Amino acid sequence: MVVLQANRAYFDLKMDGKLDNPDQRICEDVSSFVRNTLDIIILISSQFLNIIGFTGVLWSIAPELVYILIGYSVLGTVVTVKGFGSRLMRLKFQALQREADFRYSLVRVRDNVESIAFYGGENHEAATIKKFLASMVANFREIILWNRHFSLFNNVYEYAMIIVPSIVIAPRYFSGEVQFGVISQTGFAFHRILNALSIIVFKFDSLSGLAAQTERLESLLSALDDHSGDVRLMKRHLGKTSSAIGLNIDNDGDDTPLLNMRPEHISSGLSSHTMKRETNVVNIVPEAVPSGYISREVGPGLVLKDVSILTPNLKTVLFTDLNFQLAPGESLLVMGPSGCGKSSLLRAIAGLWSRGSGILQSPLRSETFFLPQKPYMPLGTLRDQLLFPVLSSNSNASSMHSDGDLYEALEEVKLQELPARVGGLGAVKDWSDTLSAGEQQRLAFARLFLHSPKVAFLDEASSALDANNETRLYELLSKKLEAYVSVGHRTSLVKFHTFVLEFRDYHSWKFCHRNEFVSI
Ligand SMILES: Nc1ncnc2c1ncn2[C@@H]1O[C@H](COP(=O)(O)OP(=O)(O)OP(=O)(O)O)[C@@H](O)[C@H]1O
Repeated sequence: MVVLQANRAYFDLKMDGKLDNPDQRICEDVSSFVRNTLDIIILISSQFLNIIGFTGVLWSIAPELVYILIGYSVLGTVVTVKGFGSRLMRLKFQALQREADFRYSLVRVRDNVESIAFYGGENHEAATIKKFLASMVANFREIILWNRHFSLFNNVYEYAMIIVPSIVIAPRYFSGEVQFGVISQTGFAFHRILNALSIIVFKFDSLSGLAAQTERLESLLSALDDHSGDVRLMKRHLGKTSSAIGLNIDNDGDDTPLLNMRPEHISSGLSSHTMKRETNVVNIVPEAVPSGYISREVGPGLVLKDVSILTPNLKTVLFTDLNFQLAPGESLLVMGPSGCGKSSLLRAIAGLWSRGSGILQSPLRSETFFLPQKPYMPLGTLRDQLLFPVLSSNSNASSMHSDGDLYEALEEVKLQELPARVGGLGAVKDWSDTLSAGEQQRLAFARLFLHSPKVAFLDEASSALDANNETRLYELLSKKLEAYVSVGHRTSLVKFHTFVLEFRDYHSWKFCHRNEFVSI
């Protein structure tokens, strides 16, 4: 849950791409870690009691056996740790990683069956899965091989000592010093203590598994720590910027804005950066990659002052010194060639991405709504799809939107027949598979109309729609919403927006009124 909620760590971990399979670490590694840790704690406690109980007995019969036991178990532990330790731990770590990769490759096929079938990519996918399987099996083979070596050592270690107590006690028995029963008593105590002192040798299999799980969980936690360190760094950076312009920082990193601005600061925050509402053509090649963060402010409109944005790998500047402002009631269409950074701009506005420089003023996150190109269809009912991200079980959801509202929203996007087709608003389906791409986009528009935010951000949200549907939805959008920013490629969208921001070649952009827009 922390991964999902804290400062959207799930998004950053995925964008970083440094941590493999966090899902497996959370689901399986955590449960095995807890189970194995409990087993080991119980075992250590019982062996500790054995040591206390039997050392006294053995010491009273033959103290030299206690010395032999200590020396022998130290030797066994050193050989186990040095000879087998790091290798078996690495193999077990790899086993967890490769098993997770293999499972993920199967899940990817399940999630993309249609695309794979259209491409006829079965052989390619089968070969990829086989590769993952082969690497998992190869690792298991190596584990078996090393386990065989270790079992051999383990047996030798255990049985080499079997007659030692008898050898030490036998002369005393034959000289009448001790009775026969003392021999078996000595042997019993000796082996109980040997088991207890050699816990690392005898339980090495579980311990090496536990070490591998611990290492995987530790790297997950340190990735989360790094992430929160980055967030703190960003806050500190934003703190400096904000105090310079008189802002009040209050960031819990979630649904609230990064900076909370007191109303009296809203207009003053950017007063030193007066914007000119005029056609802007900027073509700058940056001399150095900006290494800081974009400063964020809350305001009624959308204002960008000298904003530069980096790609997630921090290696490339997508654009520099982007300046424009939208007052409430104005809308913007962002156009430009693929890969120029249009979605990255929306990510920055949404607060999902902050690496770059400049100042970005936008409304409160709770007043905005984002529509990605591929709508997210959560698991659940048709009602859940419409209300997302509000939980339909939430009592506020039903008081805010009656079933009548939901039917009306569906009618607006021309999906009025959908409930009857799928079995009502309570029907549960795999919606990404059940609905066409265009239907999913229309459903996302219905979701947007139901939430009726002040500002909407649409990233090619109508790309799968025919021209008629797209026109209808944009007409509705312009009537229902105060402001919106769309990313799109079709010039037919220009008429629904007040301004156009057009990215051209590398680092070049143009901001103009729609009447001045000339497509190149
Ligand atoms: N995780 C990442 N690591 C490195 N580079 C990335 C990452 N994500 C995106 N990029 C790069 O950032 C650039 C901008 O991506 P973005 O998605 O903003 O482009 P776009 O203009 O929206 O493209 P399109 O019109 O094709 O959707 C692209 O060149 C892309 O390859």
